[in-house]
Amino acid sequence: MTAVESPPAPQRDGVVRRALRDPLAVGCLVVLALLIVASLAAPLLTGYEPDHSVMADTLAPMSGSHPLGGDGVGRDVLSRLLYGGRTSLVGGTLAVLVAFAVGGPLGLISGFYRGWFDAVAGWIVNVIMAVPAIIVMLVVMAAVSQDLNVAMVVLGVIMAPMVFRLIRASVIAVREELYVDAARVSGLGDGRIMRRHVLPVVIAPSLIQATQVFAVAIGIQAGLAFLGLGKASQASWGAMLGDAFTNIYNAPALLVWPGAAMGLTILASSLLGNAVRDALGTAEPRVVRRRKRVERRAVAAPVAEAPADRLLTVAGLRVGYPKPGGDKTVVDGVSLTVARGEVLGLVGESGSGKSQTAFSVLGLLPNEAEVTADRLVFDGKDLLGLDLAALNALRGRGIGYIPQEPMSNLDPCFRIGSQLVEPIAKHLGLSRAEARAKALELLARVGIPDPERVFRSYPHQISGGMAQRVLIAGAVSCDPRLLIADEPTTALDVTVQAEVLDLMRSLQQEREMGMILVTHDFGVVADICDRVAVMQKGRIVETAPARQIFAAPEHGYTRMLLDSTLEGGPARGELRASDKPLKEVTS
Ligand SMILES: Nc1ncnc2c1ncn2[C@@H]1O[C@H](COP(=O)(O)OP(=O)(O)OP(=O)(O)O)[C@@H](O)[C@H]1O
Repeated sequence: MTAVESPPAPQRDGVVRRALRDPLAVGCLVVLALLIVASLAAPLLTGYEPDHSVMADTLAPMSGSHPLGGDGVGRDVLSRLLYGGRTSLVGGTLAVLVAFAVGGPLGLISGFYRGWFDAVAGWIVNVIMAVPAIIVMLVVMAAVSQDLNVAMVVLGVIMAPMVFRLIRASVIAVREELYVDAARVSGLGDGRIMRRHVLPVVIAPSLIQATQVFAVAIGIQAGLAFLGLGKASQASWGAMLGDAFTNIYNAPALLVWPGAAMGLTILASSLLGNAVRDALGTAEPRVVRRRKRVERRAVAAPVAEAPADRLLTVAGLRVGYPKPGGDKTVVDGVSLTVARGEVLGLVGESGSGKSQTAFSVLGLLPNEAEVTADRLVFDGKDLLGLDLAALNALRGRGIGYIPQEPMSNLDPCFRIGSQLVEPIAKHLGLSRAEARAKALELLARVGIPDPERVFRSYPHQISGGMAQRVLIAGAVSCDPRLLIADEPTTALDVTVQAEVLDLMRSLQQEREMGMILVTHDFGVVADICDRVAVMQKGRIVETAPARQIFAAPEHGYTRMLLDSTLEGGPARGELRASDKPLKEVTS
């Protein structure tokens, strides 16, 4: 077993501290802080009201009483600059808040749930984006209110689609990650998954977007004021620019102050956003990987009595995907059973429908999947009749899941310990301290030599074999009655594979769990399975005890699979679609 490397400084700690180590970020913060303080302290820094006009001070030069001079109608330039800062900063902030208040939740819900909500939200967003923003704002200012802040609220609504699209895209990306599926399988609800796995990914791009919206808002507000819109009493940098242009030949310096203030504000906020994003360590939303997701639509037949030791009954399971040229059926009438304490191997070549079958039981198929079954009964419960909350509860406690790729199933942003503790505390109703003790106990049980250290580690700090042990610990943490393992050793190197299989077998026996082991490896079947169901092209072609499968396979396809994988067998021949069953055997 590979030892755990000594954890380097955890990456998620001290985002603020890391941002503060960046001189550019510090510079931007200082500039923004100075601008904010100066505009707030305007009454202390100047004795003039921003719209107080004295004819004698028209285009007055810089002096002790007017440090930046007077403007074209005799108002104090410093006073207008300071009070104008308030208008710009408040306006920019308003636009950002409104854009995120409208676009943020819509983007989150649309990206996470898709479906009709996504379609309707997408349509509304397209309509808003088709409307010419500047015309709307001019109309609002002419017909509704001359207040620049009202214009900024309207601008926020107009910019909400940008926020919507960004957040929706980020959520869709992370929603497809395996660790989100893993969190779902561990029984966590949508709220927790959203808070824990989705929001952290959305924050970094949102920060950049916020600074962009802020900058655009300040620019547009200045443009409106420059055109003479806005209340006469409302000092603003845009109005100062307008006045400066009127007097550009007599007093060109008047352009410098509002121009510099606007430029500095926009530059500092944009650069600060970049610095914070870099400190968060996520320049882009994390990698997008398509993956099967939860949803089911099914019509269930009445549940009939099953033998007392029967843990799982699947009958007539069909999974199809709508395609332009007609539905693609990937699971076609699969029936299987698992008894308590029994290990059923689900074997077949790649693409035969093994994972789709397993995910149907877990309720982890994409929204577009069309799933029907005559029966899907787990421990006396009709899975097809369960709502999402009941399914979540069942997935945590009743059915555990061990995935194929351990690393992708752990959220890189969280320590191993916290990823184990949360489902344990939730499902077993334990305090965090009790859940922690249980998680450490489990880490020791799955053969991790230094549980405390792994508990504190991030996924990138442990090896693949260790990550798979962690996931096995997670899968059995709430004492499930059924364990579904989808090619649990495929991503591991050969030496670790045997250890992980041994571990799974001993845990299965110790806890008398039923198990479905999805694999294409007959070596794994021989090691661990009691019974085997062989799948070909979405159908089960043979089900028999493992010994019988090896000693006397009845189906031509099973023999071909065995020939192609067993040592000393003949060279692998091509698998033909037309291979007819010699005899179909069902359990
Ligand atoms: N979202 C989807 N849309 C359309 N077809 C899909 C989708 N997901 C899976 N399939 C198809 O379903 C079939 C069965 O896939 P499945 O993953 O169950 O195979 P498998 O036997 O587990 O293979 P492997 O061992 O490679 O994982 C494949 O042909 C696959 O292309």
